[in-house]
Amino acid sequence: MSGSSFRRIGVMGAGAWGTALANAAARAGREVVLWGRDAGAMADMAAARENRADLPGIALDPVVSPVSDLNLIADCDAVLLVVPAQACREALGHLGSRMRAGMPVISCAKGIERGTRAFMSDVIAEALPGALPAVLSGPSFASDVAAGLPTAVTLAARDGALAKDLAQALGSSTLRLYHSTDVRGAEIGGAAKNVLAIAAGIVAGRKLGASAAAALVARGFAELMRFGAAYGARPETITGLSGLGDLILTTSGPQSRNFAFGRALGAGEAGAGKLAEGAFTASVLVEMAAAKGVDVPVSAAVDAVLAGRLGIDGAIEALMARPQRAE
Ligand SMILES: NC(=O)C1=CN([C@@H]2O[C@H](COP(=O)(O)OP(=O)(O)OC[C@H]3O[C@@H](n4cnc5c(N)ncnc54)[C@H](OP(=O)(O)O)[C@@H]3O)[C@@H](O)[C@H]2O)C=CC1
Ligand SMILES: O=C(CO)COP(=O)(O)O
Repeated sequence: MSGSSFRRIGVMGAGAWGTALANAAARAGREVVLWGRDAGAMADMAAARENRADLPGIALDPVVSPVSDLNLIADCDAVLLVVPAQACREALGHLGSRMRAGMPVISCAKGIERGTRAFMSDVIAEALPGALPAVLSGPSFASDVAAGLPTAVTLAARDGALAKDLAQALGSSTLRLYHSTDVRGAEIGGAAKNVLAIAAGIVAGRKLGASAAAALVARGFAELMRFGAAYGARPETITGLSGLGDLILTTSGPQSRNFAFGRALGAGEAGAGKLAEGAFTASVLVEMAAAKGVDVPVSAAVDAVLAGRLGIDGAIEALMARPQRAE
């Protein structure tokens, strides 16, 4: 299949990222079906030609069709899966037997499933055994992509030709996709950086200073490298867009919802109530690191704070009091 064979793209999940990717796929010349589970909200979106709740002020491209009928997704040539990580299995379950074998299903969610410790490509393989799992991940805020600002991300599939074709089908003059066969590496970066972005937000909210913020990013990246190596990621993926690239983006400021969530925690304020995937991933990532004997002190501190085992000041003290070691 060449890039142009993916004539019709289905997007499952009509939140901020799903809507932005629908517009991006339209810009790449595809027909797009944007599916959301709330029939009323999808009818409103179709009438207003805008996702007023999640991406206000951005017009839906004319070729994007907002729908609430999953049969219309099953008819597509490839599907972007853009619901929160903990909801992916359930959402795919509804697609189930309607889907044809050999359909590429591209995870755009950034997280690890709690309980099962499954990465998103494994969730796709388990929920839809006939599908071809792929991953799209990298530094890309929905509002930037939707506004057509220049963005570059990674698209990984086990079959290199498929990754290349999908990258060609979805890429445009404003969204550049690098193809890769390192599915695991691409999904690890996106999941782990969210936990580290919460830590960066806590540092900002607690006003610990720019030096602490830089140390956090560098030591956070060291633990991302260790975790990635233990779970089979290639080093060049972790140092690429979906690893270091996304870590830099989301530890830089409150445009990241994970950073904003952490900053509110650090400042002792209530959060904005938006999705912060790192809050769901922290505990399972720490469990998985422990299972492989990998040291992830920053993520462990975030998990301990979120679970109420440590206060923020206690977590900072514990990080600073760790035994001295070689860098
Ligand atoms: N926003 C961004 O900039 C980026 C986000 N991502 C990732 O994309 C994923 C989605 O994020 P985003 O779109 O921003 O989140 P939003 O909170 O904006 O939207 C999530 C959407 O998923 C829907 N949803 C939730 N649970 C289910 C379910 N069980 N079945 C069907 N639909 C469901 C919600 O529907 P409802 O409103 O009915 O609850 C909502 O439309 C996350 O993993 C995030 O990390 C990745 C890159 C960039
Ligand atoms: O993953 C993202 C950008 O690459 C979005 O980050 P947040 O979910 O923290 O806003």
